[in-house]
Amino acid sequence: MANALLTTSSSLGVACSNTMHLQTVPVSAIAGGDFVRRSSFNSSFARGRSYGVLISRGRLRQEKCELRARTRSVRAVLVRDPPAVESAAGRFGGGNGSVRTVGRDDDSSAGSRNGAAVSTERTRGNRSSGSSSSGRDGVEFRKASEIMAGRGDKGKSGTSVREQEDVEAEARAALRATNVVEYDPVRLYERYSKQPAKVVARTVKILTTLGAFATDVLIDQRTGKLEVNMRKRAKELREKLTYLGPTFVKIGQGLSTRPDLCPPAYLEELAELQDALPTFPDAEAFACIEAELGRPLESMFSSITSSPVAAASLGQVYKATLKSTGEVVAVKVQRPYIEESVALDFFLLRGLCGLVNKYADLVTSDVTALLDEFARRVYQELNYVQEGRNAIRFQKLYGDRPDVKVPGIYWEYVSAKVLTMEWIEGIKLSEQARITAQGLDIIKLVDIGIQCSLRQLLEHGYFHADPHPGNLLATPDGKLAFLDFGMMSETPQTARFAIIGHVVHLVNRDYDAMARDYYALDFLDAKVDVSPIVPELKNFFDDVLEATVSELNFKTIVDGLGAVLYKYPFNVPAYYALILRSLTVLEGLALYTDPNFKVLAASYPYFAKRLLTDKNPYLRDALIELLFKDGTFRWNRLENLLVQGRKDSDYNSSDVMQPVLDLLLGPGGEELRSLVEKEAVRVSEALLVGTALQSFKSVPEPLRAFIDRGNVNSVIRIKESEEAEMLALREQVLRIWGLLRNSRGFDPSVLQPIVEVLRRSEAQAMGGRIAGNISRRLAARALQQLLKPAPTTAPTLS
Ligand SMILES: Nc1ncnc2c1ncn2[C@@H]1O[C@H](COP(=O)(O)OP(=O)(O)OP(=O)(O)O)[C@@H](O)[C@H]1O
Repeated sequence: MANALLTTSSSLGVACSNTMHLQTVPVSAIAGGDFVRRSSFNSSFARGRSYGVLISRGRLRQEKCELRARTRSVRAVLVRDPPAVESAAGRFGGGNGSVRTVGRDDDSSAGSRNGAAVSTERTRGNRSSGSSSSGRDGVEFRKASEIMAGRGDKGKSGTSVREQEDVEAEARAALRATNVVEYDPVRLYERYSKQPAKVVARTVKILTTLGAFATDVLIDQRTGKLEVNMRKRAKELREKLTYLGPTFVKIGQGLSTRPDLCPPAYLEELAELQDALPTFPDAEAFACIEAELGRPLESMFSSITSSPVAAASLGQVYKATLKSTGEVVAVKVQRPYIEESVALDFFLLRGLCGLVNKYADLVTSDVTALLDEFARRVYQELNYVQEGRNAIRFQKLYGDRPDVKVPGIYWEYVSAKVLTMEWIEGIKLSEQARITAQGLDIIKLVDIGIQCSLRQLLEHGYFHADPHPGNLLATPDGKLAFLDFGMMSETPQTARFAIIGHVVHLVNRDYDAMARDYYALDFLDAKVDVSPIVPELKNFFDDVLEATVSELNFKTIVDGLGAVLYKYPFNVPAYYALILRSLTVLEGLALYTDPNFKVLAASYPYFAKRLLTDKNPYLRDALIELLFKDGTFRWNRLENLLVQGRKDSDYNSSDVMQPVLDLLLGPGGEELRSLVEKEAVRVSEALLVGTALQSFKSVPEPLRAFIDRGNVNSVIRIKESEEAEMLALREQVLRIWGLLRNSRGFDPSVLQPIVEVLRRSEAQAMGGRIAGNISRRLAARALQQLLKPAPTTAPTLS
C-alpha cells in the first residue's frame, strides 16, 4: 500500500529537521501504512540544492526543506502529527538530573513507527556485551557470545546477517539525517547579505561583549593589575564566550588547550567550556528526540534522566535505559537552532578574517582558510550520524587495543540531531584527584592516550581532533575511553612518514636531514633553499638538546622550530596544529601529576619502532641514512633505536631491520652491500682482535711473558687508541646483539641476508688488518655462529 504512494525514485529519502514531524524514507523502510499519507513533492533546484514544499492530505503544510543535491529525488514522505513539546515535557518533566522511569508504552505500533522493521538497534565496535531479549519493535536481540562468535549466519556475500542488519540500521539513521547542511561560505554570503538587520545586531552584540572584556584587560594593564585580576578576567572571558553561544564556546575550547597562547588561569577557566555549559530546556530536547526518531520517548527508553548529565557546546547528554534491552545509553541531543547560530557567526568572522588577510601584514597565514577549515569541522560536528560513523571507524582502527574503550553506537536511535551511544562509566581525565582516589594511575592513562594518539596520527592517519580532557574518561578498570567523535581529522600518508623521520632526525641531531624534511612535510616550497636553515637549527637545538632529547618538552621544540622557520616563507598545514594540540593536551594532563613528564620521551619508543620496522621506502631510506653516516655504520644510533624501540608495546624484534635487510639482497642494494661489507670487516676485526686482546689480558701476568715478550700488540700490531676503539666497538656490537637476542620474537635467521652478502663473489675487496678473504670468511663464520639456534642467554664472543 505504501508503495502506491511513492513519488520519484531514489535510494535515499529526506527528513526535514526544522519540521521535525516530517520524514521521508525509502520504500523498503515503510511498513506502517497508516501514517504514510498522500504527498507530493515539488522541488526547485538552486545552486546544487533543492527547496521543496511539502503538501500533505488537504492540510497545507509548507515546510522549506533544504536538501542536498544528491537527495533531490524523494520516494515517499511520511507525515506525522507534530509531537507536542508540552506533552513530552509533561511526561518527563524538568528536573534535577534524577532518573524518571517511563511506564510501559501501550502503543503497540511504537516499534515500527518509523516504518522500519527494526532488527538491529546498535552497532557496537567491540560488542562485548548485550542481552538477549525480544524487543517490542520486533527486535530480536542476540546474546553477546553469539555475536562474538559471528555464528554461522553468514549471507551469500560473506557478510554476517548481523553486519547486514547494522548496515541497514545505519542506513536508516542516515535517512533521518539527509537534511544536514554543509559549510558553504558562498551560500552564507548569499543568505546574510540579504539580512543586514540580523548581521548588524549580531555584530553589535559581539563587539560590545568582547569590547567590554578587552577594555577591562586594557585598564588592568594600565593600572598594573594584570596579574592580580587574571583569574577574574579569565572567568569574565569564559562567561562572555558562553553568552555569545556555540561558535565562541568552540573558539574558547580551542584556546583552553593552547598553553602557548593563554596563561594558566585562562586555560583552567576556559576548560570549563568543555562540558559545563548552560543547558537548554529538557522539554525541547525530548521533543527533538521524538521528532528526529519518529517515536514517542517511552517507546524507546524505560528511563531517562529528567535533566542532562552534561551540557556541551553543541548538545546536551542524557543518561537513559533502552526499553528493548535494558542497556544503559548516553543520548546526545543537539541544541535547537544551532546551525542558524553558527552560520551567522562564521559569516561575520569570515568578513573579519578577510580584513586581517588584507591589512595585517604581520599575520603571514591565510586566516580565512584557517577559519573555513574550522567552520567546516564545526558543521561536520552538527551531523550526529557522521559522528556515529566516526566512532565506529575509530573503534575498528584502535578499539582492539586492550586499554582503549570506544562507545558503541545504537543506530536505531540516531539521527542528525540525536546520537545514542553506549554509556561509559568513568571519570574525566581532568578530575585527577578522583582518578587517584580510585587507585588509578594518571600517568599510565596519559601514556595510553599518547600511544593511541601516535597510532592515530602516524599509523592510520585518522585521528580524534578534539581530545580535550572532557572527552577522555578513565574507566574503573583502568582503560582510557574516548568520547565525542564529532571532530576527526586525517594526516596524509606522506606527512605521516615525514613526521616520523623528522622526529628521529631531531633526536639524532641530524640537522641537514631535518632541514630537508621541511620539503616532505610540506612546510616549504621545493624552490626554497634550506641550507641556511641548517646552522640555525644547529644553533637552537645544540643548546636545548644539551642534556638528553627526552628531557625536552614538546612546547620547547615547537617554539624552537617556530622561531627558526619564522624567517622563511613556510606554511603549516592545518592538521599539524591539530596533531600538536592533541599531544600538548596529553602532556599538559600529565604535567599536573608529574612535572617532569615529557611527551617526547614517552613517544620516542614508537618512533624508533616504526623506523626500525616499517617497510615504507621513505622510512627505510631514513633509517639507512641514519645508520650509515659518511660511509661508516653508527652503532650507537642502532643501539639507541633498539633500546627505545623495544619499549614500545607492539615491538617485535623479528621485524627489526627487515626493511634494510630486504634491500640488502635486492637489485637496488649495491651501495648498501658495499657499506655492509666494509662494516663487516670492521666488526669482525673488532670481535676477533678485541677477543684476542681481552684473552691476552685475562692471561695471568707471569704467563704473559711467554706471548711475544708480554706485548700482544706486537702480535696483532695495533695502536693503543685503535685498541680502545676496537674494544668499544666490540662491546657495543655484543650489547646490540644481546638486545636483539633477548627481545621477544627474535629469530636470528632474519640476519641471513648479511651472511649472503659476505659470501657473494663480489665481496672481494675487503681491506683491513686481516687479509680480505680471510676477513670475509671469518665475518661470515662469526655470523653463522651467532645465527645458530638461540641459547637461553646472549652469547659472548669472547
Ligand atoms: N557515551 C557516553 N558515556 C558517558 N558520558 C558521556 C558519553 N558521551 C558523552 N558523555 C558526557 O557528555 C559530555 C559531552 O559530550 P560530547 O563531548 O560528546 O558533546 P559535544 O557537544 O560534542 O561536546 P564538545 O563541546 O566537546 O564538542 C561528555 O564530556 C561526557 O561527560
